[in-house]
Amino acid sequence: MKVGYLGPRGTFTDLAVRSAFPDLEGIAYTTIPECIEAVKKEEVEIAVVPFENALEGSVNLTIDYLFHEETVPIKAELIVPIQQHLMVHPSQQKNWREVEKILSHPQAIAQSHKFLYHHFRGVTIEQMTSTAAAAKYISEHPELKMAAIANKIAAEKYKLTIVKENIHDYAFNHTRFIVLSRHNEENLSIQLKSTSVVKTTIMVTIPTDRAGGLHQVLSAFAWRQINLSKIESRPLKTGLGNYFFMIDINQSFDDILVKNAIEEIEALECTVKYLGSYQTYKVEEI
Ligand SMILES: O=C(O)C(=O)C[C@]1(C(=O)O)C=C[C@@H](O)C=C1
Repeated sequence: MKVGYLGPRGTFTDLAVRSAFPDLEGIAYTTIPECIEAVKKEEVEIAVVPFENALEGSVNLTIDYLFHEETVPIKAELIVPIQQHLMVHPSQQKNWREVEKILSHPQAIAQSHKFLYHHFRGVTIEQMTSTAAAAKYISEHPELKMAAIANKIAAEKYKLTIVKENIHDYAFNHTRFIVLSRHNEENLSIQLKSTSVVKTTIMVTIPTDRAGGLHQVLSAFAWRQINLSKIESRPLKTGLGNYFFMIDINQSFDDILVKNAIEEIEALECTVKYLGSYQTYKVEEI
């Protein structure tokens, strides 16, 4: 089996893949849509993509691509601790405070906003396709006065020097990755201990101009005492004010009450896209 991930080697997604699937071949892609498409086209059996960060919130590209383009089933969730470090080429180590540009993935930049504001105000911040892509670029341009925000494995892999550790703005930093596959979860043999939490993710579209529509959807869960862990609106891309709602339910779809709640929502003429019911796993340290 092959696992597609946001590359190159040394991204946080790569670390998530290596923790969960140490024996499988990893295939690096440049963007999240390419990872999702790779499962669709059966180039890989599994793709791992970021879904939500504890500081910055949802990875909108993942949510939107799964809703608007390709609905590939979620088979598991991996929760990974995230530590962002500032790193430079060893030839720039002495003058790292004078760097003229800082490169990283938008999520990593957003997680380090306070640090960048206090220490590098006015310095150009450039978005890259991933944290490791930023580290790789720095390694290939020793003459440039630039730094990358990435993890310590990327620093080791691309032979960069970490000049400031843990620059993310709040200590409790984790990212939720989802495992996408058309295979059954048992056949994926995830090499991590599962937590006791099982989740079900759905995406709901409410008929236009239905007064109290969201209230009715939430009531279907509330009176059955079903715990939701997340609800978020995202644009339907059909005009301002039109949304779909992504809902995480902290219970299995096998639970008859969850099935009944979803049936009730459908009876209200809402459209429900079912993304999956899955085990959650925690990566202790990377
Ligand atoms: O750029 C990387 O290293 C990634 O794996 C992507 C990503 C993300 O999109 O959230 C993954 C985890 C971190 O939150 C920062 C970046």
